[in-house]
Amino acid sequence: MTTITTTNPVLTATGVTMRFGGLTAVRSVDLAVHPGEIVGLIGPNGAGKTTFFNCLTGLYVPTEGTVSYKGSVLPPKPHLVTQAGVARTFQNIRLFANMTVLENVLVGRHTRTREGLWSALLRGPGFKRAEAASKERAMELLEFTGLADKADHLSRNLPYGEQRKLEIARALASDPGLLLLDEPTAGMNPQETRATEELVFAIRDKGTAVLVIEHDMRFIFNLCDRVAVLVQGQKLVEGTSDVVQSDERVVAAYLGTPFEGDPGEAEAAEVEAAEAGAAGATGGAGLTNTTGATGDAGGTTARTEDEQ
Ligand SMILES: Nc1ncnc2c1ncn2[C@@H]1O[C@H](COP(=O)(O)OP(=O)(O)OP(=O)(O)O)[C@@H](O)[C@H]1O
Repeated sequence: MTTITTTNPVLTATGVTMRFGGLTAVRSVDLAVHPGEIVGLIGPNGAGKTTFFNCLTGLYVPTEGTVSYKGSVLPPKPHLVTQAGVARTFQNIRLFANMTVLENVLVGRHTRTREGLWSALLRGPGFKRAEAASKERAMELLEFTGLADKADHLSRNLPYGEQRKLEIARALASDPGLLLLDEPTAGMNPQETRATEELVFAIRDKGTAVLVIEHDMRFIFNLCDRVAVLVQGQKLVEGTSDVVQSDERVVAAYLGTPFEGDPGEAEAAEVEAAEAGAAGATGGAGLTNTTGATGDAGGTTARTEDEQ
């Protein structure tokens, strides 16, 4: 479903440049994300996608350029960016392994709780009310992401695909208006990837715009209203999935040969085969991810969890 809107953007990145010594990892990138949009950011390995995310979320202070959320320039401090309404997940899973699933989500909630240190230490009525409200919200998010029955499990005991879901639940706990996902399906099998696609649609439908980095081109082209392509730190092309897939420069720099037919067809067949219990369809204990793009451009070949 395409839901491109003409409203003011939630995110506006203008002329974002990031240099590391002599290396310009991101060069003068402009990007806007509007309410109700799912926007993809793709490009070969080392193109600058994660560096750009880090500039958006205050982990890096861009060498040049500005990043605004709903019209206000974001301070380059991650906790202030989260507080403003921008949440993210990371390429490598960053959960608190020895905390429960619920506790991990509660950690993500802390930017939305106002109770101070003394209130927390004295455990007064205000603190208890806030704690109960946070817990209720965290449980709602676990229901939403399908993890409610695992609330008391240690996060390290979750299967890989559920750990990735938990990261998303934790990011959603800060009630973001914009969610940034860095390779959310890396290492997933086709069923997990399909479930993640549904989850991202549901997040968008609940009112959170999404900007997503991914090497799985089927996932990107199924999901995104708009896709921006970074190559060597610069935005090469931006447009709908159809426009991007057929752009000769993108094909040459990243995609290899273009898709034939509907990019969802092959994936749907894989999922059906796996669900029918076809031998080998979930290969590698569910940790491999045969991505959609043809050609070998930029990490589009199979990856394993160890590589994340
Ligand atoms: N902190 C840093 N210091 C120096 N160079 C860096 C730093 N972070 C990233 N780079 C370099 O910036 C370039 C862009 O890297 P980045 O990780 O942003 O690419 P990417 O598009 O996210 O790649 P991938 O798809 O492999 O995750 C690379 O050449 C990388 O080595």
